Amino acid sequence: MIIYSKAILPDELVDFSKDLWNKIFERKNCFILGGTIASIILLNFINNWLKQKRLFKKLNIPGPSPLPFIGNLHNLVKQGFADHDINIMTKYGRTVGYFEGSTPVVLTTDVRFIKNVMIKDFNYFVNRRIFDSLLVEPLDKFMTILRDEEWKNVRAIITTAFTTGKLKSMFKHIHECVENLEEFLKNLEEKDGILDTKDLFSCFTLDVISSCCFVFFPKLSGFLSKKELVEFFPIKSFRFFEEFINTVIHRRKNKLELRDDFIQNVLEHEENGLEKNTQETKIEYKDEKVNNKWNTPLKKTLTNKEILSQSILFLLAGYETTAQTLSYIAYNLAMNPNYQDKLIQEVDDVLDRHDGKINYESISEMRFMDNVINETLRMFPPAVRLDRVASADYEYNGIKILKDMVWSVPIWALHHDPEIYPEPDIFRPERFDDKEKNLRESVAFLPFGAGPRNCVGMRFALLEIKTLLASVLSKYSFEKCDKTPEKIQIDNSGFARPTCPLIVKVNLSKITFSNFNPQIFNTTDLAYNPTDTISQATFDASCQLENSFYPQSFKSTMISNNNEDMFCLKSANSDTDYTNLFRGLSTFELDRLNSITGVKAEIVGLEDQPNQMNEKTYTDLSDLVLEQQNIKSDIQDKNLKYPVQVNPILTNSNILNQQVLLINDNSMSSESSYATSSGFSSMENFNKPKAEIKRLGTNKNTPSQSGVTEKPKRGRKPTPLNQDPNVKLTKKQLLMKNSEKPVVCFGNKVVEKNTDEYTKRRESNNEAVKKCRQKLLEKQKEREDRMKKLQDENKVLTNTVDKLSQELNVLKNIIIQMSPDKKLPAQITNMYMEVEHFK
Ligand code: HEM
Repeated sequence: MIIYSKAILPDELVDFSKDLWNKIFERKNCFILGGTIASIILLNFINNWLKQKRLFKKLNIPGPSPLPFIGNLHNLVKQGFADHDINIMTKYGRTVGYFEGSTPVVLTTDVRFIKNVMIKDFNYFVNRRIFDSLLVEPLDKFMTILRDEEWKNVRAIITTAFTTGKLKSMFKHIHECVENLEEFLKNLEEKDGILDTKDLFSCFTLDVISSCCFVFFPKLSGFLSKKELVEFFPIKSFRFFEEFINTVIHRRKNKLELRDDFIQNVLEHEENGLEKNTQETKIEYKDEKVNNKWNTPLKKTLTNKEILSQSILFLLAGYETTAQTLSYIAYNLAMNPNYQDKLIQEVDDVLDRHDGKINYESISEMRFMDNVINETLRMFPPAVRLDRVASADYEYNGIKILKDMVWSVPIWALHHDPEIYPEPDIFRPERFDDKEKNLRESVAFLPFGAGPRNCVGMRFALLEIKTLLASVLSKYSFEKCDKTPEKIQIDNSGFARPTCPLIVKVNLSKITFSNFNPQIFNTTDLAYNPTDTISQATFDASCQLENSFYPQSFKSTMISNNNEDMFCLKSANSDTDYTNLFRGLSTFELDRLNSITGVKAEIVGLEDQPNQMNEKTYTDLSDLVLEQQNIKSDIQDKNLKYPVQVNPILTNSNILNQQVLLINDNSMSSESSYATSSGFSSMENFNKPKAEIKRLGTNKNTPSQSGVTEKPKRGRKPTPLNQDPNVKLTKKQLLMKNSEKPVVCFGNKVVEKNTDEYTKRRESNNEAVKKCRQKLLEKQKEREDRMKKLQDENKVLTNTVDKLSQELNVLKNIIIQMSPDKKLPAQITNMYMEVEHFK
């Protein structure tokens, strides 16, 4: 064709046609090439997909069929880790294979398989899965993602910072942070004790971890949030910590400061050398196949960069996990008051044995607390999954795991497996009693992982949780409130975060409930000094009152017994004799009674002057105290047998709570005077000394509870002993019961009457009451002053408004005069109406 064209066409035309043909030919080539590549990719992709589909069959692992590109990710995204794992295990069995994109993952809840991989054959599974996004400074040196030799070195050194001795030395920092918490709790008074648990516990855990890592930084959480650094530690906060920690390391290395904390421990390790390593730091690797490269000796030191990375890691790993666990514990206790009672009882008993001291030793004795924590971690493990990567081909029971394959334990699914934990959604701490626990494999409970790569901060976290719980529960308790969610759902983050805030109410009544709960009392113990207005005993009485029965309506009478200085409230309900039920109840308890039962108890005149009702409402405890003192002098002056006195219920429970707090700040507790239900049948009995009477409760002699609605229990309330024959009397209760001499209970102490200690404690109580009274009067005065100031300001404002409105009237008239239709324009009318409305 070219020859032909040469003969008949001009040269330019021939060149042009040549070009055209070449171009067409080139493009054709491109198409062919492109098509070939696409076919190869497609074939490769189909091949891979078919391989994927066949992979788990080959390895003898059941599982769902993967989709091209995404594998089975769509299910994971749609359902979230927790539900996905439960669903997939229910459908395919205890060991399942599935694909996250093109990555094959083996999931298992087979406890034997778990034990083999994580403990016995750990050397095949040393490393975790690493995502590329984590390979930036300082994240790339986090112990969680270090591999093989490098991990082994860092772990061996870090472990030395968490030995028992080191934990004991760090305890004081934890305790310091617990004390700081008190302030936060005090602020809760304004919110009626309503607490978003995350607020409280995340501040606490951040302060603890920073304090134990590098420096005591009270309110670090507040500081960071002000500087906008807390948002899941963005890179700018890493920089902040980098500079900060580097300074700390420099100061420590140059001996400019010394402190019992993590950084100090790591640096000391460096100085002391490896010979001081404890048994705990030794990690043994037996298998030669994967072990030879590890025979080099351990490194002695960590670089500054490594220390920095671990410090930041600790903040991340120890902050949210622990705070979240504490939130769930508070939630579980609020929802299960019977278990909370049991725990409070344990805390009180143990602290009693340790002179009220919260320390490493006393906390280690709180075994039921361990159960509560474990059961919470079972129900809500902060890490929903953990994983390992196989470093060589591995086989267990006919199941094959290939080198580099991800092997994972769905912790949430494991902890909610009904075959291992029947009724898994129910909070039942007894599951962790030795008897039940020994029936399970240890790896059936994995909140902190297992084996040599388990959570290095586990003991630290548990110590922190226990210290906080012991401290809070020795004074307060958690309660359910309107905002407490009935059921908890977790989000899809993989960290078991609740979808709604865990809000509970903190019972701020700081009066400590003594375990004094004897079956039998001496009447002399009922002697109740009126100056000890709110006493331990009366509080106990109201607790018991809640525990037993309530009259649907009653009037109670307060009498004073001349000889005994005894105050008593008597029910005026003629059908049932509640005479002794209200003995020793202060107005505080009556107020509580009112809030619980809706029954407004009154204290009215006595039989001999039945109509003399002199009702009065107190808003301040100090008024009541003074009033009662007057009664006492009245009794003495007039030698009245039954003085007429009226002490109706205090109306402002908030004020009362504050007052109760004040009293207890002075460690006030008073003699025990107990309400009784069946010991006395008539008033005359009050004069009988040492009559044996039964405690208020639900024993056989107690009137029936019919017609009484069960009220939610309060934290500090005891389980009535005579309701449960299995409950053993505590040491103190036995002491009280068996004592031949009259004894009284001051808070947690049993003291013999008329001894020096008795006199001293009574005096200190009275002193405390006086102080409290003084403080209350001061507060009252402050309130009055503030009120007066407000009233004055109000007056000035009213005058100004009056003046302005007069001026406005004048203006209005002028405008009307000036307007052609002698009317106010609509705009001004509106303005005028607004001002009138404001007036
Ligand atoms: C309730 C609190 C905590 C929970 C539930 C928790 C849970 C876990 C879990 C499940 C693992 C993975 C274990 C495995 O793969 O076998 C882990 C690892 C780790 N945790 Fe914790 N943790 C908590 C508190 C802490 C604290 C307070 C610290 C630091 C002070 C910490 C530091 C670490 C570190 C460094 C690792 C990686 C260990 C390694 O790779 O060798 N954790 N944690």
